[in-house]
Order: sequence, then structure tokens, then C-alpha cells
Amino acid sequence: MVGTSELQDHVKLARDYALEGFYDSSIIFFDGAIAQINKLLSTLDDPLDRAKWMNVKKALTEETEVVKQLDAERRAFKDIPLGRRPPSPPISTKSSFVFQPLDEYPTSSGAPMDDPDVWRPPTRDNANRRTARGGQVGMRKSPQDGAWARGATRAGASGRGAKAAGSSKSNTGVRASTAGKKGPGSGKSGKADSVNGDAEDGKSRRGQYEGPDSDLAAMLERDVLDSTPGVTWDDVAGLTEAKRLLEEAVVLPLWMPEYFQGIRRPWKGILMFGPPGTGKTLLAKAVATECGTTFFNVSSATLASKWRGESERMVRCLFDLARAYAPSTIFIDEIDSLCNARGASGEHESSRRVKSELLVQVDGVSNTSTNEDGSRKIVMVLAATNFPWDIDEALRRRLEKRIYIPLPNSESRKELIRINLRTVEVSSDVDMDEIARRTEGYSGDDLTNVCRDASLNGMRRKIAGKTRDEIKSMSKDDISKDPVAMCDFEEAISKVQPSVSAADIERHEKWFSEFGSA
Ligand SMILES: Nc1ncnc2c1ncn2[C@@H]1O[C@H](COP(=O)(O)OP(=O)(O)OP(=O)(O)O)[C@@H](O)[C@H]1O
Repeated sequence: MVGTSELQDHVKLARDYALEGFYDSSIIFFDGAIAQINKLLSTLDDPLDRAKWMNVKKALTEETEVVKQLDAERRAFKDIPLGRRPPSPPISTKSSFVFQPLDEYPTSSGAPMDDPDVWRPPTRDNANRRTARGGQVGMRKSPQDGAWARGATRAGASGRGAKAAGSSKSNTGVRASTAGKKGPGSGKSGKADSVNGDAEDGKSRRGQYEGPDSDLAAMLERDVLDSTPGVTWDDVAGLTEAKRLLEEAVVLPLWMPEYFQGIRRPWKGILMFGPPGTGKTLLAKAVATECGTTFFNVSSATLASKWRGESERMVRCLFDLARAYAPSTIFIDEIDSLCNARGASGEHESSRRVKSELLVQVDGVSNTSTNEDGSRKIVMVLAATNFPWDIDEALRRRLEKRIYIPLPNSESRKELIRINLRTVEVSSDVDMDEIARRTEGYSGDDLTNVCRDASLNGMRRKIAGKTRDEIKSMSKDDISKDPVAMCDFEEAISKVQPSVSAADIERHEKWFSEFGSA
């Protein structure tokens, strides 16, 4: 069991380092805290506890993203010659990001944050606060400013996508983005051409939300991100078969809607399952980028929350919204915490209703309705879980494709290490084959931790025994000039142990042989 005081210490250190501008160290502590929560999550069965900790994880992930953004900004700023630097406020004051106070987090896995049955619906203030956190102030549209009006153009939507560089997540846990679509396997962030060829000509891309919950829709709409998730197939190491399947199941129906008719109709839903940290979320983001569609990134924790009667409405509204923005992909992470077997002990009436609503909605994703221009309103449900055996049987049937996302094999591990080390200098003595051999059983996330740890060893050596002031006065170039060497990897591997157990893998493989559908 993870000690919450240790977790709080890590979060505090992460924030202290961020405030002092030591972004690398800050990111390490944030990642460490998130890894602790992941570990905790893998031990929790109670959906409510899981939902609470998922919320904490989500908030910390957002904070990490902000620190990474600041770090990237600082690096970019450093690269501009002095004379050409624009007069801008110091980096630390640029973002209106506000850390969530530590005491807003649950104090232990079992301790209630609130009355678990009556969670407040998000308020506009909350939403604004989250928006500010992500540094996206003023970028989102409200229904009043025409975001829902007929005639909003795809080109317009894509333009918005091009505008924002950062990422932000939502108060509601729903995030949507319209990504630039590219050809299969093409390079990074593609230009905003269109799935149905309607981007450049400015035809209407999306209709108007016509449901009864305009407030809820507005709240969800506020969380429509103006940026692409920015992950491409190339950023995902290995998983060739999963990429092929996702391309066939999600991307191709969007490109060739006429072909995917009748018996060839697109799959209603796709489930990605496998051990934690194997790249399921990364794949979902890559699908969004490659599809160039509106991407709704929904955390189950949000949908599972028990605002009286709001949750089913939210599910309904989300799907209405996805249809209005079609073609869309709805990604539901940790779907097990929302859809564990119905009738399970402790199941709450409201969560039963949410599940039923989700089933109805997934059923309704029959892709028969059409846009004004006659193209079909394709909505695809993409779900991910580390506990596929906990999923309700009825939902399992509706997630027609069930794709196993395994631990990386040796080749994928090497690719993953290369991807992770893209931005740092690597010494010629680094033996990838040897590292891949010694990291058998590591997940992608574990390997990323190894790479991060190894890449920081040079700095650790340089600052060892120095005071804070001495460190601050050191030249950053001096700190970062040592390339990452094999000895750094050896040290990192000895510190970072694999997080996935053999028993867990066995259980996934068994479930795959029983229920997999690739
Ligand atoms: N195949 C991969 N290619 C590149 N990076 C990967 C891959 N798998 C995992 N990673 C790294 O691990 C991190 C976590 O991956 P991701 O969140 O996609 O895993 P997940 O399977 O969704 O985990 P969880 O089930 O815990 O949510 C990524 O940010 C990335 O750094």
C-alpha cells in the first residue's frame, strides 16, 4: 500500500522544484508520485476509491504537463539569440496555472473525499479554474459565441487546433480535440485537410447540439481542446499489430465511409486491454491525431461520479455531442471502474443507471445518421482497461474488437528507448541490445522511467555534495554536457524494477484467449 505521506512529500517536492525552476527534477517527482498512484490503483477494487485516485492522478498528470510545457518554453526561449528575444514576462509568471492544494487530495485510499454518493456537479467556476490550470485561458468557446452554430467550418476547427500548442485537460474529465489528419504513416502534425475532403472547402463539419442539456453540453464544450494530442504512430514503439487493427477499425472507416457499409460497417466499440503502462492511452491519442477527428478523452472517474442523476445525462450528452462533432472518437480510459460486472456487491443504483445508459448509447452508435452533406456521422468508442475481466458482459459484447496491448518485446524495447532518448545525447558505449535484454518484463512506462533516470545521472554526479546556491550558480551547459552512458543505464535498471507481475500477464493472456477479438 502506498503511504499517502510519502506521496504528499513527492508532490510537495515536485512543486517546490517547479517553483524554483528545476523543471527536470520536478517532473521526476511528479512522475514518481503518479507511479505510486498507479501502483495503488492496481491494488484497489472498490470503484469509488479507484475513481477518487483516478481524479488525483489526473490532476497530477495535468500539473506535470504544465511543468513540461514551462520547461519546453524555457528551452525554446534559450534557443533564441539574446537580441531577438521578445520582451516577455518571466516564464514563472507566464502561466496562470494554479496548483491544487495538497489537502484537496484524499488522505488515504479509503478515506472519503466527500459524501461518495453525492458528488457536486462541476460548476462554471471549477471549469474555469481547470481551464486556467492548463494555461488555455480564453481559448475555448461557449455556445453563445457560435461554437454550436451550424456552419462552423472544419477548416475553422482545424485552425483552432493549429493555434494552441499546449495541452489542457478538463474539469469534467472530458477533453476533446480536433486533430489534423494525415495520411497513413505520414509524419508529425499533419495539415488540416479533411477526413471527408471537406476541410479546405469550408463545408459544414458539425451540426448543432439539439438535445435538452445545453448547460451540460456547454460544460463539455468548454473542454473542447484547441490542440491536437500531438502523438503519432511513430511515437508509439512497437505494437505494430495493434496499430494495424486500430487503423483498420477506426481510421479507414473514416477515410472510406462508402466501403464500410452493411456487413462491413465499422465496429461499434474497441477495447484495448493489457497491463498498465503499455501505451494504451498513447495509442488512443495517436488514433485521434491520425484520424483528424474530434477526440473526446473521457475518464471513467468522471462518468462514474455520483452527481445525482447527472451522470447518465452526461453520458447521453457526451454521445450527442460526439454526433454533433462527427466524425468523432470517444476514448474512455479505465472503463472497468465504470463498467464492472452489473449486480456486483456494493454496486450503487446510480452507477447501474450510468452503465445502462452507456450500453444504450454504444448500441446507438450505429453510424446510420448523416451530416447535412450526406456523409455519415461516425462515432467510434475506444475504451481502455487494465482489468478486462471486471468488465460487464453486456458492454464486452458491444466492444466488438478487443485488442491485447502486451508488454514490449525486445525490438519494441529498443525502439522505445530510442524514442525516449531522442532529445538527449547518448554515448557510443550504450549497448541497446544489452539494455533490451536486461529489461525483459518491463512495461513501456517502466522503460521510460529507466531512460529518465539514466538521463539524469550525469546531473546527479555533477551536483553531488553541492549546496543549493552552488547548484543554482552552475552553468546549465556544464550540468548537461555529459552524454547518457551505459553505466547510467546500469544504475537506473538496478533502481527501477518492473511494475507488472508475471501473474498479471498470465491473467491477461488467459482473458485474451477466452475473449480477445483481434
Ligand atoms: N509503446 C510505447 N511507445 C512509447 N512510449 C510508451 C509505450 N508504452 C508506454 N510508453 C510510455 O509509458 C507512458 C505511459 O503510457 P500509457 O499511459 O499510454 O500507458 P497505459 O497502457 O494507458 O497505462 P495505464 O493503463 O496505466 O493508463 C507513456 O507516456 C510513454 O512514455
